[in-house]
Amino acid sequence: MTTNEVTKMSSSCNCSEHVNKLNQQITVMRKEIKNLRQLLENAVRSHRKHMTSLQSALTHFGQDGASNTQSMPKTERVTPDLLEKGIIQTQPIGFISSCFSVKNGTPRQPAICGPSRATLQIQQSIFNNPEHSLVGLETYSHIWILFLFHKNGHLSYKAKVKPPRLNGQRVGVYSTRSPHRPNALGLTLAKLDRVTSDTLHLSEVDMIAGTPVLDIKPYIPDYDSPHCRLAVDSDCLQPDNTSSHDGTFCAESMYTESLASPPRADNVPCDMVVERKNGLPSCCAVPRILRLEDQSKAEVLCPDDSSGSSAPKSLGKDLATVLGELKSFVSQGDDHLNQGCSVGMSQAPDVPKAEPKEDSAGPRYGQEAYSTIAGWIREPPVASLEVRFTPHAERDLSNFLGPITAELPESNQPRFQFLRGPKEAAAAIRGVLSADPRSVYRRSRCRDRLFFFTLDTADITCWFGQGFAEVLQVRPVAD
Ligand SMILES: C[S@@+](CC[C@H](N)C(=O)[O-])C[C@H]1O[C@@H](n2cnc3c(N)ncnc32)[C@H](O)[C@@H]1O
Repeated sequence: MTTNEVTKMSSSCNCSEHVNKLNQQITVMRKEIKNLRQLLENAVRSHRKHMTSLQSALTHFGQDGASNTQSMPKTERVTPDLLEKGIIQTQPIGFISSCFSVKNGTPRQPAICGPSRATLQIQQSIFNNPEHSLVGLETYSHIWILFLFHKNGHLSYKAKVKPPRLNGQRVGVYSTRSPHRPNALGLTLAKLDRVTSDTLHLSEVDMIAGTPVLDIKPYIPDYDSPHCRLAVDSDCLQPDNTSSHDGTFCAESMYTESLASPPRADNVPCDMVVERKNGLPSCCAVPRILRLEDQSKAEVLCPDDSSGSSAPKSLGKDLATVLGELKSFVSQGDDHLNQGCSVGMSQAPDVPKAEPKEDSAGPRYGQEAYSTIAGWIREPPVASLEVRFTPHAERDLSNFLGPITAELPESNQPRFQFLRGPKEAAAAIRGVLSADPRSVYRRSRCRDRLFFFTLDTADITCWFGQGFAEVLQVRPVAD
C-alpha cells in the first residue's frame, strides 16, 4: 500500500487508529526493504569478487576451466604469477567422514565434544602414494586441519557477526570463529588417534561429513602455544645450554624422541609443567605431571618471577608439594597462567577467569600474560546447560552397538559407524547439548520447541527447559 493510498483512506474514514496502524506497517515494510537491499548488495559484491577470481583462474587454466586440475601435472596447478596475487586453485587433499551429517547439532568447537570421531583419507589425486605423506605424523597427538565451510549455503559475509554464545551481541568477524568470513576457511585442532596407511583417525572434531580438507599440519605446542614458546626460548638462552639461541632449533632437538600419548592430569593448569628431554625442556599443552617419575626433572614455569627472569625453576619436590604450589600460585590471582589453554579447562578447579586486557600494547614476554582471550569465551552470557536423558531415551541409546569388531560381531541391533558405543554417544550428546547448540533466534523466540539433531547413525530428539536440555528419544536414522 502506498503512502497516497494511506492518506486517502485516512481522509475518507477519518479513523486515526487505523491510520496509525497503517503507518506502523509502512515503517516495518520500509525496514524490510532496506534489509533486503543490503542483502542484495552484499550478494552482488560477493558475486563480483568470485567472478574476478574465476576469470583469473580461467585465463590461466584455459577456457575449459580449472576444474580439470586432476588431469594436470601436480606442479602446474599453481603458477608464480597467480600465487603472487594470492590466488590459488585449491584442491582438497581429502574429505572428512564424520559422525555429524549436518550443521545442526555439530559442536561449535572441537573441545566441547571429545568423542566426536572422524576419518580423513588422503586422495590419490594429490600424491601417487598418499600414505607416504603421512609418514611421521603418527608421533603427534594433535593436528591442525584447514578446511572449507562448504555448507555455508552462501558466500556472503559481514564485518560484524553475532556469535551464538554472545546471545545477540555483535563483534568483528575476525575476533570470532564464525564460518561466514571472506574466505570460508575453517581451522580445527583435532586429536589424532591413529594413522592407518593413507587414513587419519580423528576425534574432537567440529566438521560435518563431506567437509573438504585443504591442509593438515602437526600441532606443535613449542611453535603454536605462546606459553611453550616462552619455555623453549628462555631455556635456549641459558648460557650453559649447548643449543643455539634459536628457539626453533631448540624445539626440534627435543622432539627427536617421539611423544607417546601422555595421560592427562586435568586438575593441573596446562603449560605449567615442563619436562626435560635430552637435556632440553619439553613443554606440553597436556600436563604430564603424572609422568614425572623422576621428579628431579620437573620444572615449573614462573612467568612473573621477581628476578624478572622467566626461566623455569627446578623443583625436585614430590607431586603433592608441586600441586600445592601450583594451586596457591594460581589462587594468588595469577590469571595469566591459564590463558590460552583449552585442554582440560572444564574440569580444572581454581581456573582463573580471563578478562579482556585493556592495555592496547598487549602482553609482553616475562612481564604480564603470555596470551589473552576475550572474557566471553570462558564466561559467555549464555550459560551451559544441564543435560538429562529420559528413561525412554536411555533405553533407546543402550540398544546401539559400536562399529563391528572381533568382540562385537554382526547383530540386528542398530550400530554406530564412528562412536564406540552408548557410553561414548551419551558423552557426545552431553557435549553438544550442554553448550546450547540453538541459534540465538531459536533460544529467545522458540522456547519449549523440540530440537532434532543427528549424531553418527542416531537421530536425537530433545527439548530445552530453563537451564537444561532433556533427551527424549534416540532412534536409528531412517536411511
Ligand atoms: C563455529 S565453526 C568453527 C570451526 C573451526 N573450529 C574454526 O574455528 O574455524 C563450527 C561450526 O561450523 C559448522 N560447520 C562444520 N563443518 C562445516 C562445513 N563443512 N560447512 C559449513 N559449516 C560447517 C558447524 O555448524 C559447526 O558447529
